[in-house]
Amino acid sequence: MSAQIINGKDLAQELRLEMKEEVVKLKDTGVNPNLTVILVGDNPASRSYVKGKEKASAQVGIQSEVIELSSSVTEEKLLEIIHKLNEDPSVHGILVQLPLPDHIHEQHIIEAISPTKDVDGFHPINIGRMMTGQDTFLPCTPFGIITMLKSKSIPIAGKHVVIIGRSNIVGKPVGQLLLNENATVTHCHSRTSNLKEYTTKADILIVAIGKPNIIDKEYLKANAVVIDVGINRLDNGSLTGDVDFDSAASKASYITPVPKGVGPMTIAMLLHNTIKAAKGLT
Ligand SMILES: NC(=O)C1=CN([C@@H]2O[C@H](COP(=O)(O)OP(=O)(O)OC[C@H]3O[C@@H](n4cnc5c(N)ncnc54)[C@H](OP(=O)(O)O)[C@@H]3O)[C@@H](O)[C@H]2O)C=CC1
Ligand SMILES: Nc1nc(=O)c2c([nH]1)NC[C@@H]1CN(c3ccc(C(=O)N[C@@H](CCC(=O)O)C(=O)O)cc3)C=[N+]21
Repeated sequence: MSAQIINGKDLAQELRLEMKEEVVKLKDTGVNPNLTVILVGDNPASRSYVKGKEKASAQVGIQSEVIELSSSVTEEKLLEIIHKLNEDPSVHGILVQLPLPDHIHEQHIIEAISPTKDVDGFHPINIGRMMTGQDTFLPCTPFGIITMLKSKSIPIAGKHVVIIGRSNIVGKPVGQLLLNENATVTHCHSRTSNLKEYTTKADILIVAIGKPNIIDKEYLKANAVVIDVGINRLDNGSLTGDVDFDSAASKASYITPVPKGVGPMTIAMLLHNTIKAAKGLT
């Protein structure tokens, strides 16, 4: 194995210690940062992420509330709850855990959250601000990825970044943020023909597909930086990424593991955005 591992768990821990001090100062000014998470239904993966968010919030002194709703809740009722939270001055950040049940329109829900409390950075106003390079809440996973690259002083400007995935929460925004950092960006997806033709030209390869271990060293240029966003739970209960770690690590210069990679950074960036919201900076 030749690659250096970028440990997101350790970096997230460092960031939480810094944020903890910031929260102490905020509390001295009478502001108690609050993150309210809405969890609809009882998807075990969602429940586990929400637990992770609660634990991390507690570590930095952010108050977190979880509103649990049955999977049969109506869209109307969910919108009503969001409107109340928008009006509540003690709530700084609102996160509705995705995915939602099929009878609820995800986009209606995302657009109902006040852009000033949208700590996921999913509201179209905040996406527009990100696209035009304005200060805003950056989507947590892309923001976490950029922070990991910067933590190792990995150059971005002028590099060719290839992203596999074009979802609204990961693939598209991470491409936009890297473009803002002056990378040359290529997006691949399920309709891309001859994927390897693109990935083997990548200086930085970001994989956000959701299929276990499908990207191995055959997809890489020598010494590429590999960021594995995938979170896949195997039948034996263990977690694995979209990248075959051992194979890719033998050829890459840097690689992120799963677990302990991008996941913990996503949560750290959520806390960062909550503090920003509590300061009233957007
Ligand atoms: N670490 C973290 O913090 C987070 C991790 N995740 C994880 O990241 C992964 C991706 O999540 P998300 O973006 O929401 O997923 P989506 O399912 O929304 O998107 C997956 C993307 O991968 C593309 N794709 C699927 N199969 C292939 C293939 N064989 N070859 C090339 N492209 C393919 C799809 O293409 P098309 O558009 O054509 O369908 C789509 O653009 C999941 O494992 C998820 O659990 C997600 C969020 C945060
Ligand atoms: N509105 C919304 N915002 C999100 O940010 C959001 C979402 N919905 N829906 C689901 C995805 C997924 N996601 C993860 C966050 C942390 C880990 C994480 O911390 N993972 C740990 C492992 C945790 C475990 O062991 O289960 C790790 O990779 O080391 C993973 C995945 C946020 N998402």
